[in-house]
Amino acid sequence: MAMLKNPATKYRSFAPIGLRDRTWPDVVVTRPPIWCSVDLRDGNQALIEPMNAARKLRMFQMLVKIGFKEIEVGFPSASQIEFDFMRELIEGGHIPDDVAIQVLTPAREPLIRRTFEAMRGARNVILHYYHAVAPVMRNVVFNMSKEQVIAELTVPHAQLVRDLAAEQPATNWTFQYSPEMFSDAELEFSKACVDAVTEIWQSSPTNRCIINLPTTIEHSTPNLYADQIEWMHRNLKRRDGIILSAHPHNDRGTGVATAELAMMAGIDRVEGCLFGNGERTGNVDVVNLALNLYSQGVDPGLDFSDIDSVRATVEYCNQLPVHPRHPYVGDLVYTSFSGSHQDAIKKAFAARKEGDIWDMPYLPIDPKDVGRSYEAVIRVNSQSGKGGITYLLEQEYGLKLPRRLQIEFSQIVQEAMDESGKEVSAADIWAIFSRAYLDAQQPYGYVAHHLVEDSSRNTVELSTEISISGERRKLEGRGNGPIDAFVSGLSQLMGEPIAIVDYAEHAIGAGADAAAVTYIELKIGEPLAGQKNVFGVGRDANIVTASLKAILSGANRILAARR
Ligand SMILES: CC(=O)SCCNC(=O)CCNC(=O)[C@H](O)C(C)(C)COP(=O)(O)OP(=O)(O)OC[C@H]1O[C@@H](n2cnc3c(N)ncnc32)[C@H](O)[C@@H]1OP(=O)(O)O
Ligand SMILES: CC(C)C(=O)C(=O)O
Repeated sequence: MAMLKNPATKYRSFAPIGLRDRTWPDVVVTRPPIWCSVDLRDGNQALIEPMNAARKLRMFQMLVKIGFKEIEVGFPSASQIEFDFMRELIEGGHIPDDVAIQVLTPAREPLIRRTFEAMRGARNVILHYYHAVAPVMRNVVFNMSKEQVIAELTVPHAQLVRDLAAEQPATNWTFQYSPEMFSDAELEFSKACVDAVTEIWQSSPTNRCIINLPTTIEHSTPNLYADQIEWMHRNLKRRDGIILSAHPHNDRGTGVATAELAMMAGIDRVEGCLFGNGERTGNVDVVNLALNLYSQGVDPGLDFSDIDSVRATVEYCNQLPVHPRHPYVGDLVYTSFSGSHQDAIKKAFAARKEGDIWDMPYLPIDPKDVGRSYEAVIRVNSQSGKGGITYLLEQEYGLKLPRRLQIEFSQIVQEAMDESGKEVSAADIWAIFSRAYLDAQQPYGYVAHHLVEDSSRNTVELSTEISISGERRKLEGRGNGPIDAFVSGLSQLMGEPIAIVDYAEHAIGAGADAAAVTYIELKIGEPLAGQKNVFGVGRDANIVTASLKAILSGANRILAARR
């Protein structure tokens, strides 16, 4: 078997519904939908190993903490384990008063009765029943005409739901109906089923029911679903007595787009799972949806301030990993490896002022808002440039390298990465930097200095003790400052002219740990004009000592390069 040369012999394209006067493309969503988590039902039914009671309870408690007010907790008629979990939730007092639990049942009388049994004593319940409406299910599974589906599945079970609820008046019941495979069915037929249900339930603004329109299998582009939703939104009877809900799956990888366009087209409520767990390629990812809204300035009403702990709980309960590139949560999603991205992020962070609108290249939201740190934002490998390398040195070690030193040092790091082929950490970069600059104290090493200032002549006399390959030696020099005086002494020792091209210094650390770091760009040799600029770096509690070490570091590096 192989892919077909002409797939049209096996697959057909979806047909547009031809809604000419659609309004959804211009809608801007300014408020969140009502959220319903289906992690404990659609998510759970898709797991290799469904959750045990402990994992279910942990998931339920986390969903409550995040802020879900509607949680589909299971399919009580499926098994004794499911039934018992409902009883534990209700009898164990785990359900806050402002949370409604939702339970799913097929349109089958014994299963509906069992579902009501499981809900005895609950305060707020969404009783959700479904049957499929798509032609393939009518023809192949039910073997029923449209009329039979309505007469044998839709109507009697809507009546049964209504009647059984009346037997438990202490519970606040909300009824929900899903024409399963709605997106694959004829719109007129779905409408006929829904209208029959809302008539039986007498839906009205004071007695609203939920009509949930699933893309049970995602077969088309999201715009088509949006057209279907807008059509239903406009044509359903008793629309003001209906909370219109979407239940998108993700077979084509467009579950999030489907949900977003559906919200533009008239959807009031969305059902989905955390990080997109669920049948096959999953239900729509509610974290992704919620944070997409957040990134547009809309409070989603769900709290993902500690997104990593949400992920840890989801991975524990589902026993499935979340991909490192998963939107908003993956290990790598706030990380840039490539040089030009790193450079832009570094500059935008430097330009950003507290209170500014977030306008950060390559970062759709501030990682801090979801409990992530900037540490992982920039990571360095062979695709990186000086921006990322120097960002890490500055963030982690406080070094602010002058621009030409950034260029020089990034070549040294590149060589190290070309050799290893691996990512380098901030600690690796620091080690490379220390080896290349701070530890470059051979053959000339700093030992001590004594400085005498002659203010009447604006000059200084500097007496420095250095070691040359382990042997002590005194250098004397005079100049208009300590650097000038030291360069004059060193130049005599080396028998070559030395020119200081650039100088920069800053403090790092604070209090007793404070130190000065000095960067000196110099040339050594005859004639000076033809020599290459090289940097030396010195660090010391004393700023003059840091400068002298920087000059020696530069001289040693030049001598090493000549070997
Ligand atoms: C899109 C969705 O995710 S819908 C939710 C699906 N979730 C689940 O199925 C998980 C829980 N399910 C279960 O535990 C079981 O399937 C049960 C308890 C519901 C039913 O088990 P069984 O009675 O053994 O039936 P089975 O699982 O084989 O389902 C097929 C039967 O249900 C019927 N059926 C399928 N869907 C529906 C429906 N929505 N309404 C009514 N009947 C339906 C089929 O026609 C078939 O009937 P038949 O046995 O007369 O041919
Ligand atoms: C029962 C319905 C809502 C469902 O899970 C689906 O169609 O995917």
